[in-house]
Amino acid sequence: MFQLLCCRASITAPGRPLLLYSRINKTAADKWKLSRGFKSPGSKGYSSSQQPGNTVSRAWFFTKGAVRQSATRTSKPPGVALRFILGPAVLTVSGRLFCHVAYCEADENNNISLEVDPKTPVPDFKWHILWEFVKPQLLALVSAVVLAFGAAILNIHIPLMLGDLVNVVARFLRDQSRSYVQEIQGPALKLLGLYIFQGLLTSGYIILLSRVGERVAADMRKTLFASLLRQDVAFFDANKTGQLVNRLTADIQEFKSSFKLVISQGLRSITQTVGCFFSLYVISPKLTGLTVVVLPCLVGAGALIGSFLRKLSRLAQEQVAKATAVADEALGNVRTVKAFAMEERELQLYAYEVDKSCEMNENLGAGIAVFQGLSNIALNCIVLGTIFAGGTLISSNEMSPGDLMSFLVASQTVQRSLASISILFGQMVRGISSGARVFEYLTLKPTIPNSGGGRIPYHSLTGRVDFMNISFSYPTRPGHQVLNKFNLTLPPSKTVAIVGESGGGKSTIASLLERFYDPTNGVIMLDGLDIRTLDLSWLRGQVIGFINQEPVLFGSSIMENIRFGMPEATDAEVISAAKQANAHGFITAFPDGYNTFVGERGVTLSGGQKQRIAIARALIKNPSILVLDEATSALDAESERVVQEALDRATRGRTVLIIAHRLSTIQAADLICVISNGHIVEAGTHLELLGRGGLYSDLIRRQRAEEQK
Ligand SMILES: Nc1ncnc2c1ncn2[C@@H]1O[C@H](COP(=O)(O)OP(=O)(O)OP(=O)(O)O)[C@@H](O)[C@H]1O
Repeated sequence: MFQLLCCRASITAPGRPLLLYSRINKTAADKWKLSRGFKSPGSKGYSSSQQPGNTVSRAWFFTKGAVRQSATRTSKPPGVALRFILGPAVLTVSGRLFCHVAYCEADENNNISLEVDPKTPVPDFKWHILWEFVKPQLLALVSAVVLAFGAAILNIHIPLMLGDLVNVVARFLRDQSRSYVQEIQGPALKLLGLYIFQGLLTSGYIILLSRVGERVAADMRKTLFASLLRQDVAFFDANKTGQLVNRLTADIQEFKSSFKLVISQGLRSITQTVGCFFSLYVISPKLTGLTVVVLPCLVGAGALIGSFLRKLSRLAQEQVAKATAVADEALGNVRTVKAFAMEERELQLYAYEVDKSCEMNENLGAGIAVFQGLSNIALNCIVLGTIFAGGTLISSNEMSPGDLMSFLVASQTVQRSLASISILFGQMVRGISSGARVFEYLTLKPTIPNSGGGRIPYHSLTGRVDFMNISFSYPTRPGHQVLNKFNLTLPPSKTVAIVGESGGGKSTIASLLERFYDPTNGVIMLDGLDIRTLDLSWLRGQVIGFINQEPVLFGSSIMENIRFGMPEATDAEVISAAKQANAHGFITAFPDGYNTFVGERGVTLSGGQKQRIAIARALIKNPSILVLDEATSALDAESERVVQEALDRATRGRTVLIIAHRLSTIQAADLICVISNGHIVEAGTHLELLGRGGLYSDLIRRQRAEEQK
């Protein structure tokens, strides 16, 4: 771990959400931002970094406002150290992820230290990965670039040809002996042809580029989604789903827009700026000299105001996203909101965020209006100034009226191109940082590979499982040992139940058997084979059936949900599994039968119905081993009875591991093991354990007492 120590930063609102803003002083990168929390006016502070080899040695930190609700403040008596834990916050430099922040702490002198997790790599923009996505689209991309370049070159000719046209008109006014139409038609038709050709080239490159952009983005989305699905469960413990989804959507969208814009506009703007400047110089070196002085100042001022407005716009967008997140959370958990009668509070929260976003957008609108007004004045003044100076040159015969026309149009083209280059630069930085965030997960290798190379035994399995000397800590909590030299054998076709205190590690045992995690020490054997050597898709897909306390169904039909256990199953197999799971009766009672839509996460079904569909889903693959993680503990007595009946049928002839909370459901198990402090302290049948009068009898006594309360 390295630390960034920020000195003399003061916290203006202790106890309220905290946001650190910082700006690097006199260094290449210009901004740091701790992107977490809300903003409110705060104070400034000076800081220095103590990371060895850090390229940044000095930074300004601005503390603003307050720590999100998810951040925990562990102590804050007055005058004593304040400690804010920000969780997985990130520090970004110039919009790019710099590092992940483990926590942030402030002492009584308001010195703040950020602890940065060095294990989380700072993503880099990897050009070779981009190349892999661009390669299949290379022909279209090169064609688009050629067309865009052609369109830009034609654009440079337009001012000159307009000038020719004006000169023809001026000549006609001086000498009307020839027909006007004869005089004008040649240059006019040439210009019309140029307009049409340029229009065709422009449409062509936009079509090609948008095809390239869309295909690159679609490939990235598919590859990123595949990469995320490949990651092990520990990865999802450490990363928030929302952030992952954001990379799939917003980051790829941002990258795609930047990619298209930078290639099309960038190329066009640079070509046009250079070409038109050359034309300006050829037309009138004197007027060009004047333009060279005035134009960059105006474009510079415009870029400055533009960047301020973009910042305002980004903040306003973030605020809209915050308001959306409040609504999203409330609507997603609408049952809980209603159950606690919190509609009014949610409405207030939403209204607060919406009002803030409204205010910000109003400010942004006013800023844009002022900016547009000022730019109109400036642009018109440039035109006026050019005509004034050009008129003087015309009167002294140094320039023709057509040249003045060409000059005006070419200088406007230069203005537009310069302005778009300044916007493009910001867009490029944003695109690169979005791309880097996407690429970070594309190359991530899971510690437990999903498939590839693992063995699939030829012989049919007996279903014997041995946990041998297992020690385990969760990767996100390495200091907390959940299992400690744990040993257990699940004999073939027998039912073993594990009981113990809440948090004792019962579900962890099931997770290890499913290989959601690998033990820190020890080995799990299936029929004498180390499960780490077996093909994981085969192990999870065909050998182990898993039913847990809160079955999660997908928002599709009952048929599809059961078939999730074995995608190639026929309708008859689905129905047979449903019958075994005691589910056929209630399913056929629905008007749409097996085609009944279960709603998001199965909300339209009762707990017992969901559980029976989950049992059918597990049974359809005919697993040798069945893991039941408190499968009936969330049900009422009647539902429990039907589900238990289904389970009794389902467990026949299989090796079964039951993780039990309610001890009444496991009395018939062949073996009951009591787990405490990460290993088994008692094992035997129900009667044997009762006779021993140890921990199991204690648990039974306590549970009975609780039930009688
Ligand atoms: N994904 C995780 N990351 C970090 N720690 C975890 C994770 N899941 C569980 N734990 C911790 O591991 C310990 C064992 O949890 P486990 O869920 O195995 O207990 P349990 O015996 O099944 O509890 P219960 O009966 O309450 O379900 C607990 O201290 C828990 O906080």
